[in-house]
Amino acid sequence: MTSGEWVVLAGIVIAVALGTVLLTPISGNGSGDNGDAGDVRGVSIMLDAQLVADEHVDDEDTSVEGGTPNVYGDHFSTYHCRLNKRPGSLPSFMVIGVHKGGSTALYGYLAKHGHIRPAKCKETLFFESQSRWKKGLDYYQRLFPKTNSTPGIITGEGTPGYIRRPVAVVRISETVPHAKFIVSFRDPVERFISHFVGFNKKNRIIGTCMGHFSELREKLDACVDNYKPEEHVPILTDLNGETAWDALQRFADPSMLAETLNGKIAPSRANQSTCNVHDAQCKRRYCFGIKEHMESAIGRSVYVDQLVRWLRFFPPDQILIIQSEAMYKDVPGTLNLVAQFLGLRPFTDDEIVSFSRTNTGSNHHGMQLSETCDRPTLGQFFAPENELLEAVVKAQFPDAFARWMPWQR
Ligand SMILES: Nc1ncnc2c1ncn2[C@@H]1O[C@H](COP(=O)(O)OS(=O)(=O)O)[C@@H](OP(=O)(O)O)[C@H]1O
Repeated sequence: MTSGEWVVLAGIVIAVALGTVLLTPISGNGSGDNGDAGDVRGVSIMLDAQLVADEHVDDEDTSVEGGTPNVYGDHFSTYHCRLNKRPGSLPSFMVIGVHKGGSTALYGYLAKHGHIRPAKCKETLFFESQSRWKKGLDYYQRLFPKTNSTPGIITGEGTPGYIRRPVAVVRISETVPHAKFIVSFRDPVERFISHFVGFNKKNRIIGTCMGHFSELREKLDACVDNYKPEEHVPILTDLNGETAWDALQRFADPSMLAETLNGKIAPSRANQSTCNVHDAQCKRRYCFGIKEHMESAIGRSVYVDQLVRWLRFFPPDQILIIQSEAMYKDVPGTLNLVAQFLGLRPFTDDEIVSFSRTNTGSNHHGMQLSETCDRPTLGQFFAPENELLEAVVKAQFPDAFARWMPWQR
């Protein structure tokens, strides 16, 4: 090749390279849903710079909500997510719920384990919050320490909204398909009361406990009464158009469905995508699949639909359910079970002693406030869903349920 030809060739190579740099779309967070102006590299870099300027960046975590530090000197904040300078490892585990089920305490206890490095914040909200999700995977990983260079050391987070938010399970299954998930189910009545007291104190719920309950029940009843099969459109679009009811019937493992639901759902309904108008149970499933009811103080205590949605995306072996009350009664015993599930050694005596200095996330129940709640009435309301849940976890719920460990079969 002559020197002139070399110059022409070099010019072409440079032009192609420049064009690639300027026009290559950023896969960014891999979500496929940030089709905005940030898709062109130059603009995206600008957005990143803004993003960094908006966030606190440090390697020295100054937050102290995690109580006393663990062996690494780690503190974590519950909500305040400071960023590390560099991306860390993806989480190996997540505490996914339930809201008011003791998730703060559980995450705090786990953070004391010598083989666990906590995230910058317990609740990253990454998979459930559109604005956080849009920040991308690099942002998410900067909330975690780098653990994959040290064998046996893992990290994780704890966002209790994940279990009930369909979008979260879909995104998590795409991002960390091999992670393990821990959920603590609290007696639905006690969860409701804790929710009411906490939100009432923050003026997010005004009025009495039973006043609020009646209001939510009336709205749910109206949904059930007004059910029209012809209007039964897919609600949970994240589930490819499946409703919670559809999902319940297409349980992850068909043999498990037949066995666990044990006649509670008539075979004739197997392929039914709409409810018979006389079938209150079916209509209730449908209504709890609608965001308004799913997110309400009663909806958050309805665990069966939440669990079944997760089981559509993850094998049971990746999920450990404990009962909050069982954890409160025996914290070391329960946490050792969680350690076993995560493939870690048991907690040492020193680590267990440090549990007592962990924030439990209590709202310090005002006696008067919780006394306005009528437990028998609430218990009756949650009974149908508890019964369905019993069929799935094969134990009386909440009375004789302590844990569900399908991974130990
Ligand atoms: N060890 C122990 N014993 C008894 N109760 C305990 C314990 N650890 C956590 N808790 C109770 O769990 C409730 C807070 O749950 P969460 O941390 O999941 O709340 S949140 O969803 O993060 O807001 C909150 O419940 P309420 O006090 O009823 O509001 C905590 O008191």
